[in-house]
Amino acid sequence: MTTPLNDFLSFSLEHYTNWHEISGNIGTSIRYNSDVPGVLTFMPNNTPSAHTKQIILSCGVHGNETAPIEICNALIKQIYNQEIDCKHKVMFIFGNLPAMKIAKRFVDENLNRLFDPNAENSCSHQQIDEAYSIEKVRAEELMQQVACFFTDAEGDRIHYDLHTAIRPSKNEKFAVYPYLHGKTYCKEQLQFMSDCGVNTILLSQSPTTTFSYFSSRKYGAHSFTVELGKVYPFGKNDMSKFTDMNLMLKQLIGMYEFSTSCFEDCPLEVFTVNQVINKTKDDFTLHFDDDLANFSSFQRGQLLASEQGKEFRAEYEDEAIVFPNANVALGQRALLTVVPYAL
Ligand SMILES: O=C(O)CCC(=O)N[C@@H](CCC(=O)O)C(=O)O
Ligand SMILES: [Zn+2]
Repeated sequence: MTTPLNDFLSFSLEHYTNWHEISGNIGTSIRYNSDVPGVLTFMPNNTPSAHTKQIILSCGVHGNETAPIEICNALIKQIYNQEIDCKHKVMFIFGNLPAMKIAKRFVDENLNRLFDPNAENSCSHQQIDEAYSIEKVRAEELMQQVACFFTDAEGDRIHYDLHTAIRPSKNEKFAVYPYLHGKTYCKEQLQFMSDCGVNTILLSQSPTTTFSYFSSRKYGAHSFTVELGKVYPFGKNDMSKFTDMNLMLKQLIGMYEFSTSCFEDCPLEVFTVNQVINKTKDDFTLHFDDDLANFSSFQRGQLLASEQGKEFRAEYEDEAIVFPNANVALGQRALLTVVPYAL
């Protein structure tokens, strides 16, 4: 058997139905461990302090969003081969392995709608009801893993949930900043995003059931859903588009401190969410082309979507659309609209 950490992705895809705990050491200073499929933790032997971070990098929460999965797989290999000296506690999560296997967004339901920050704290191996959907079982398992990971009192907690978008986008890379309930946005995090090449930020204005909102709300993590471009199959991503992202993630994992561009020099474009439009009827229709890019803007009053008894129109000049999808389950978000915002 090949060493699992040289290609943890292939290993996870092959063995997720019969997982056995994996653990070991890298040199004398880093311990690694994986007790559930596709979740791997690196723990340096240093004492947790204000300088050591607790970092979660998740990917593949949607099984067909492959670029972030390839990025994370490569980072794991580099840590394993001591090309990155892991200074912080880092957890990698390959979210939806069965969906990756069939190259689909999900198997039974959208995993990124199943994270509940108000659920009981669950850092224990509870029995998970097998009658649930594949994704409900996985969401429970991932919430338990996160609970077991974010235990140190000191040091920043960070969670970047890496995705790619279904549509092309006028602003290719962008991040959703989960609703902070009045807490202050973190400038250093925005500078980090910008240096990763993620120069568009959407400020969410309400609670959601996404993975990034979960870790932000429940554990006070600096969390983002990060969109790194458009969905392509495994092996078809232009990895040269992620050079900055890779470099910044390597620094994040491998250094105690590193510098970022100052805020004033970051070419950030910030939007705030204006409308969260949910599909509640089967006839929900979008009133624009299927391939219209994210961040395309509309004039005030223009019809964006409709369903029986309801019309959804742009409320502002240049209100832009993000994540339009008429094929979501009833009750789920089918469209966001955003408007520019000055931080
Ligand atoms: O391109 C799309 O329509 C979806 C891309 C995607 O999976 N986006 C995330 C965003 C999560 C968030 O709002 O924080 C999702 O829809 O789950
Ligand atoms: Zn996604």
